[in-house]
Amino acid sequence: MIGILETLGYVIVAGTVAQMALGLYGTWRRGYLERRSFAAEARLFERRVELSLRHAEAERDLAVNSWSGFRKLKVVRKVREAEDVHSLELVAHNGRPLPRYLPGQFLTFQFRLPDRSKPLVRCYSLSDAPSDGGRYRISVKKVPAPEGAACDPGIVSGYLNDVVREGDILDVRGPTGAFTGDPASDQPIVLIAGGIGITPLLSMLNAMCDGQTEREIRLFYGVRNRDQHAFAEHIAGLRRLYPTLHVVTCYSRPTEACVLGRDYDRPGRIDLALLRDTLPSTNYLFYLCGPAPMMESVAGGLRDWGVPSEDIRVEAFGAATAHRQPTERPAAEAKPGVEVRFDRSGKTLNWDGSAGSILALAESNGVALESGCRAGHCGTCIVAIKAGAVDYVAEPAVVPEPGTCLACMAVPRDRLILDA
Ligand SMILES: NC(=O)C1=CN([C@@H]2O[C@H](COP(=O)(O)OP(=O)(O)OC[C@H]3O[C@@H](n4cnc5c(N)ncnc54)[C@H](OP(=O)(O)O)[C@@H]3O)[C@@H](O)[C@H]2O)C=CC1
Repeated sequence: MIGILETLGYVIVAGTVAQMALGLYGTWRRGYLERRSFAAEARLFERRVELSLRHAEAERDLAVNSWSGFRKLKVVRKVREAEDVHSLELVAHNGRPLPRYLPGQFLTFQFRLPDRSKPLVRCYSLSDAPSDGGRYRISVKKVPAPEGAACDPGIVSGYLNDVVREGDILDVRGPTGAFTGDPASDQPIVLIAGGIGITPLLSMLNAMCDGQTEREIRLFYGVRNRDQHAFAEHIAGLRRLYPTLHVVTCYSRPTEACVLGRDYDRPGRIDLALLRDTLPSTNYLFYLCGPAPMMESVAGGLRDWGVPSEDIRVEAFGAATAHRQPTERPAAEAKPGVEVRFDRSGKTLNWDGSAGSILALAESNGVALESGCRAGHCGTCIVAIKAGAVDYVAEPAVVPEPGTCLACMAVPRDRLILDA
């Protein structure tokens, strides 16, 4: 009997001790988890503050140290990234530091080519994260000029890919552009790139990864096939390093050499169905850069899906994209049948909406206007307005002074007289 009572006593004591131990463990574990989540939150907060500070520093640096007009930058490195795509790394020819820029911004170049009477102006996105060393990188795809094109696209991209070498000097305006994001935001972000449109998005991606971001980033990257898949290894490396980065690569024209699951994730183009399949919700900031039809259809689809327009940011490059930005008001909405007088040329033309912009109207009627990027970025086509007013088919990155307009993006609001 005593034996049974003794055993029972041991069992009760053991049970109490075990309960106390469990209780203590529970308290310790709760404290541990709280400390861990507090530490994680503190780390996240620190990173956000750091990213925010870097951004503010870059803005200050740009405001103080950027330059007006063209400055001489030297090509110090030229790297092949894919078929017909080369990256050029640039430093100041005089060895002085270059200001930091905001990821997503672009540079404006002026080229004096031997067989051209006039300089050609082009904009190219910076394709890497800003670095303290003040080295800039652009990545350019050689684009063939469409037949009968009035504006020579392809000439400069061909020149940069085929002719320019390390050691050459280029004329460059300071970084600019509003296709940038808030680096301290923790709102999940979707980057949608078509072909060489990856460049500004890669700059953002690299900057976020440099900042050790824990933000959810989803990159959708559409190219034709492995030969055109620029930065494939670099992005694969980031994908391995950053668990919050999710990448979906689409090949629209895979060749036999392309392996699904190794080189790419999906056959076909990026479309809304893919985005809806992949994204758990619409609660993202969307950044798009690529061929105009892609931006048009994807941005339109996103809006139909319920994404607010202010959460969809697009970057337009060149004549093909500038006039078809998805957020723009169609040019045809500006009243057709308006008279436009190019005063110095002595020509009065009728704008019926088909030309697309004042620059296009001028060019198709033999009025010589200076032009550059044709996307409202570089300011080369600024013309003084003598009478009348204009509207813009999309908000230009360069804001022209009152009394002037950017001919590449402007349409007449009413009867217009230009000093051109
Ligand atoms: N020259 C440069 O360095 C720069 C150029 N750009 C601009 O970027 C654009 C991209 O050029 P590039 O690399 O030649 O592009 P590509 O013609 O190679 O197209 C890239 C991918 O986008 C797909 N695509 C085309 N249309 C659609 C659509 N409607 N919806 C979904 N996907 C689509 C293509 O599919 P498919 O094979 O079926 O056509 C392809 O898979 C150009 O318009 C250019 O103006 C931007 C920055 C710099």
